[in-house]
Amino acid sequence: MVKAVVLGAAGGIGQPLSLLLKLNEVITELALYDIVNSPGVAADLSHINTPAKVTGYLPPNDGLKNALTGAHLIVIPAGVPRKPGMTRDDLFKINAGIVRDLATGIAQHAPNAYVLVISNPVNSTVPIVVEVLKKHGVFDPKKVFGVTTLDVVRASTFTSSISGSAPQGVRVPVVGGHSGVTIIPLLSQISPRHEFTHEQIEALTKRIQFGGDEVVKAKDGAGSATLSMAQAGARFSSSILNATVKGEAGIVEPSYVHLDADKEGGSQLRKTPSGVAKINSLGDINEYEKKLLEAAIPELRTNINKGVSFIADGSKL
Ligand SMILES: NC(=O)C1=CN([C@@H]2O[C@H](COP(=O)(O)OP(=O)(O)OC[C@H]3O[C@@H](n4cnc5c(N)ncnc54)[C@H](O)[C@@H]3O)[C@@H](O)[C@H]2O)C=CC1
Ligand SMILES: O=C([O-])CC(=O)C(=O)O
Repeated sequence: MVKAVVLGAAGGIGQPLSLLLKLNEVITELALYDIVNSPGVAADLSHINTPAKVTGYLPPNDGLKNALTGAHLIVIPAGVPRKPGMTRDDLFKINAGIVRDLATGIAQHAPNAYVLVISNPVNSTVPIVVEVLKKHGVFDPKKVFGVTTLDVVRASTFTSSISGSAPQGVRVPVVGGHSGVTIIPLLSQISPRHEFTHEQIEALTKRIQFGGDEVVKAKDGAGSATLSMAQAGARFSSSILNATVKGEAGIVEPSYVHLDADKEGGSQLRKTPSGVAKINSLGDINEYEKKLLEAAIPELRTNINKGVSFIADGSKL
């Protein structure tokens, strides 16, 4: 039995993500939870002829508990998205409480699950999940992930749009967090190797760091990236399942994790059945990338402290 759970399953990300998870044949049970519409989404997906049995839950009648119980993997896209003019940090006011409450449910009903956090601001919502799990004595740093895969996906697409290479074949490590300057593309490590001018590197770096803004602007008040995020979330989920269920070795995915996941530190992950097996080092980064790192650290620290303080300063648990 492999149970996957989507919290926020009726939303712009939640629905296509649930569809893509329903197509993943490793999953045998798919539980969809939201404060609205999740039974309808579940009924719809349940007609697709893949193995996963799909169930939908709303808050009444222990909905969250029933959705979470027995979970192997939990993905969280619950919460409000940005509108033009907002930063991801502006979402903290609403989403911090939502993520805290869902994390509390996870601590109580699925303490051994892999937890994948999509809700923004990721730089702060991941620390919120970590602190809630710690308070309940069930935190395993190898099992909590901030999903930054959309940055990796964008990096491949934007790189190939300049070089003309096939986007599926381009791998770009993107490390750090998930907002603006905390997103650090390591373009010197693109595989296969690409030669770019400094101007191209600067432009590409900016585009990857602020890719989310392009979608927010184009959607013009109707939200942020949903379909590309669903694909990215399903890809990361699939990597976790391939490592932890199928036992595939050597899977490497960038993600935003607690450094205790591997005491040696670094930032690209290598996953095994226990979750994070090793955090790879940043490798040979150049002067430009060192500057990006320097710019990212203070903002990341502020974002992390904000999440940690939110739980420490007496949010109800
Ligand atoms: N990590 C990343 O790369 C990305 C993150 N995001 C973030 O993902 C989040 C969701 O975005 P969208 O799906 O576009 O928003 P949306 O508004 O379309 O969907 C959010 C869903 O969450 C549900 N929800 C609200 N409170 C809930 C609760 N307490 N429990 C369960 N469900 C709850 C809503 O009913 C809604 O169905 C936003 O915070 C957005 O910023 C968006 C794109 C990329
Ligand atoms: O930009 C946003 O608010 C949504 C997001 O995280 C992204 O698209 O990378």
